[in-house]
Amino acid sequence: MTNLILASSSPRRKELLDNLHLTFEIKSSDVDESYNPNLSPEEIVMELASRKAKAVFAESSDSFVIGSDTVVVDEVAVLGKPKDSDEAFNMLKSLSGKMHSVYTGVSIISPHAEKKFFVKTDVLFWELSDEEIHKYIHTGEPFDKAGAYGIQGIGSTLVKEIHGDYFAVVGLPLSRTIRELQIAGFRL
Ligand SMILES: Cc1cn([C@H]2C[C@H](O)[C@@H](COP(=O)(O)OP(=O)(O)OP(=O)(O)O)O2)c(=O)[nH]c1=O
Repeated sequence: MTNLILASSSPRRKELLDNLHLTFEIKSSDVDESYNPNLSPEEIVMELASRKAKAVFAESSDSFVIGSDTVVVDEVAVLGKPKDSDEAFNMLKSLSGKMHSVYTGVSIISPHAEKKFFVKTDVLFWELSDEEIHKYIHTGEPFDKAGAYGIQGIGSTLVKEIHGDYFAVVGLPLSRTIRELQIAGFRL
C-alpha cells in the first residue's frame, strides 16, 4: 500500500488534514529554512515546502509526501515567525489597518514526480491600537506563526476581511492539495 505522509511539525497542518478522515503519517524534518532574499514570495514558499518534503521522501521513497510553508508578505517585507515579543509587535504594527498577502507553498512528492504550487490569500487587518497588540502578544498565540498571528484563534478578531482560501492562511490549502494529490496518482 502506498502511504501518505505529512512532512510537518505544525499541529495546524495535521488538524487540517485530519478533517478529511484520510489515513496519513506525520514525519517532521529538520531542514534549514533560510532562503535567498532575492527570491519572490512564491519562490520562497515553494522552495521551503520542497525542502521539507524532500527530506522526508529521502527516508520513505514509496510514499506520497506533502511539504508546506507559509509566509506573510506586506509592502516592505516577507514575515516569518517572530523571534520575540518586540518582533511580534513590529510585525502586527506593520500589518495594522492594511491588506497583506499570505503565501502558502506546497510540494507533493510522489514516487515518480514532484508537483509544487502556491496559494496567495489577501487579508485585511483592522486598525489595531498598541494596547490591543500588546494584549494579543500576551496570549502567546503569535510566536509559532508567520506574521505573528493565527487567523484560526484569537487572531481572528484582528481580521476584517479575507479574500481567498482560509485553509491556506492556516497553513495548508486543503482542497487544492487533495486535487493535486489525485492528479499525482494518489487514491483517496
Ligand atoms: C498566518 C498564519 C500562519 N499560521 C502558521 C502556519 C504555519 O504553521 C506557521 C508558519 O510556519 P512554517 O515554517 O510554514 O511551518 P511550521 O514551522 O509551523 O511547521 P513545519 O515547517 O514543520 O510544517 O504559521 C497559522 O497557524 N495561522 C495563521 O493565520
